[in-house]
Formats: sequence, C-alpha cells, structure tokens
Amino acid sequence: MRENIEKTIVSTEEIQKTVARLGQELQTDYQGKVPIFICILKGAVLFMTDLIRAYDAPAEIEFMDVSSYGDALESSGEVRILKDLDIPVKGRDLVIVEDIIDTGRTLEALIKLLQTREAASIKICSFLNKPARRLINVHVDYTGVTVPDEFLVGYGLDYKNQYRNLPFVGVLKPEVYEQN
Ligand SMILES: O=P(O)(O)OC[C@H]1O[C@H](OP(=O)(O)OP(=O)(O)O)[C@H](O)[C@@H]1O
Ligand code: HPA
Repeated sequence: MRENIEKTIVSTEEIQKTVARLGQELQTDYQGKVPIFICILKGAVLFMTDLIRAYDAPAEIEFMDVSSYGDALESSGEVRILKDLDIPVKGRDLVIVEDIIDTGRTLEALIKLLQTREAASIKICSFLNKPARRLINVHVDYTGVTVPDEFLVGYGLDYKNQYRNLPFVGVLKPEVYEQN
C-alpha cells in the first residue's frame, strides 16, 4: 500500500497535533453545552474517533452516511443520504465532522437537511479543507489543514475504498490511476 504513495501531505505527527488543537478549540467553545458530534461516514471515521478523545467534556456521537463520489475522483454532484440520524436534533448543538471539504456539495446538502430539523446550532469541523475546488461557498468553522488541489488518500480518505487505513495523508503515484 505505502509503495503506491508519491508524497506525504499531512504526516502522522501533524495529524496528532492538529486533532489536539481542534479538540481544545471545540472544548472551549462548547463549555456548558452537550454537543452532538455527527460523523459523516465513511471518510470521517478515523478523524472522529481521534477528535472525540481530544474533547474532554460531555458530548454525544452520531453517524450519517452521505455519498457523492462513489469510486470516482470527481464529485457526481448528486448527494444521496445512505444512513440518516437515529435521533431528533431539535434544540441541539450539532458539530458536523468531515474528513474533507472539496466542492462543498456534500456539506451544502447536509446543512440544508439538518436546518429543517430545527437544531439550535450547526457548526462544521473538517480535518482537511481544499478551497481551490470549491463550487459552493460553505463556511467551515473548524479547519484542521488547508490542502492543495490534489486527490488525497489516507486517514479516512479513499481511492476505490482503499487506503483509508494509512496513518497519514498522501498523494498516489500517477501509475496507480493508470492501472485502473
Ligand atoms: O465537498 P465535496 O466535494 O462534497 O467532497 C467531500 C465529501 O466527499 C467525501 O465523501 P465520499 O462521498 O467520497 O464518501 P466516503 O466518505 O464514504 O469516502 C468526503 O468524505 C466528504 O464527505
Ligand atoms: O481528495 C480527496 N480524496 C478522497 N476523497 C475525496 N473526496 C473529496 N475529495 C477527496
């Protein structure tokens, strides 16, 4: 798996430092509240499990599965809800936990949906942010690392559902795509 990586974009050490910083920022901002961290499957799973351990205060966790990429390198533009929340969120403080914001389409669809459920607040926490690719202007409240316009894998991010378990974020060698 690692032999297919051309270069590292976010190292394991930088991941740990970034998650610790975000956990602290959230903890300060949500003092006295019990936020619900909503993990967007599958990419955000690794970030989510690290983030909630860096958040040392009462919180709840929930999961949603939304898909727009499938096996493709480009967002399809069509966002499908594959798994919805199990609980009502009216009056609750929500933190959407994402691995990456790219075009912003996934987030736009999610925010629209959650707004109809009358949450008290909706904030976005994304480990990676790729502003160069943005098609929809979404506000990201908590950003881990701003990354260049390259297709990334690792720490939850996949190519054809693989590479999510790499403990760093990197770029694949071009020949990996050419083989497919
Ligand atoms: O800003 P956008 O262009 O919408 O891209 C961001 C979304 O794309 C990825 O999900 P994907 O649909 O690939 O599903 P996955 O997390 O299960 O890999 C990622 O996890 C975000 O949810
Ligand atoms: O760079 C990326 N890599 C993997 N999945 C993604 N989904 C949006 N952007 C990316």
